[in-house]
Amino acid sequence: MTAQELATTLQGKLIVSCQAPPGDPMRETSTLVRLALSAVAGGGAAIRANDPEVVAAIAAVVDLPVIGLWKDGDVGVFITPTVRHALAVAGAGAAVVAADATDRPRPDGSTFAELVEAVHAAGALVMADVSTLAEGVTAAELGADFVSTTLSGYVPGTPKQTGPDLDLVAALSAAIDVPVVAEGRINTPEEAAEALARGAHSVVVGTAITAPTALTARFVAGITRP
Ligand SMILES: CC(=O)N[C@H](C=O)[C@@H](O)[C@H](O)[C@H](O)COP(=O)(O)O
Repeated sequence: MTAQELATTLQGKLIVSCQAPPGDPMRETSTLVRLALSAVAGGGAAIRANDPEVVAAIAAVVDLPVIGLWKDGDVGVFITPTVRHALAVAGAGAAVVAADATDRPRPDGSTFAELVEAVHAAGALVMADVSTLAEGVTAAELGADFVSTTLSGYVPGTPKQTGPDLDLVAALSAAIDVPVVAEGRINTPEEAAEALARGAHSVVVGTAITAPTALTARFVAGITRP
């Protein structure tokens, strides 16, 4: 699928992130496949998933594009940090490889440009996960097919917010021609619609749909008196 074809497919649509953190009871491949099937049944347009094994299992049974990544570790650049990780995700059947495109050093000393080149050569597209406007502009210049606000709030120096970074969505949408994906802390359908209204091409929602542990904790906190 070309970048243009996929952009047309995803325009104004919901991408459901089916992930579970380390140690979570939901972190099991067949469980994550069930989450993806639920996302399909509910009308999702694409699935975002972590780990080549999970990507392959979802791609085998879900007739939607899979945006794959491979989280390795939890400090610095850990979302698809190297070309090796990216090619494993592409090889698992992801239509799009999502990777950290922040301006931090990658653990193998490679560049985001090298990752883009390798993924394109493997026949897949690239989603750049960024935390700032400048990173998104650079990622687009380096050939990313989509730019996502995934990492705003998770990189030192970026604003910590309880909701999505809609200002970044708007700024990126005005600055680049590459489709901008709103991702991170979209908690309600209204916030998803607002992100589209602020210029997002499509939206990714994870926790609010697919994370019962975090959602339970949110309710528990809500009824617990200080
Ligand atoms: C920062 C980071 O590691 N984000 C990850 C990226 O794949 C996922 O853990 C998020 O769940 C995903 O971005 C969707 O966001 P939210 O779950 O807030 O809707």
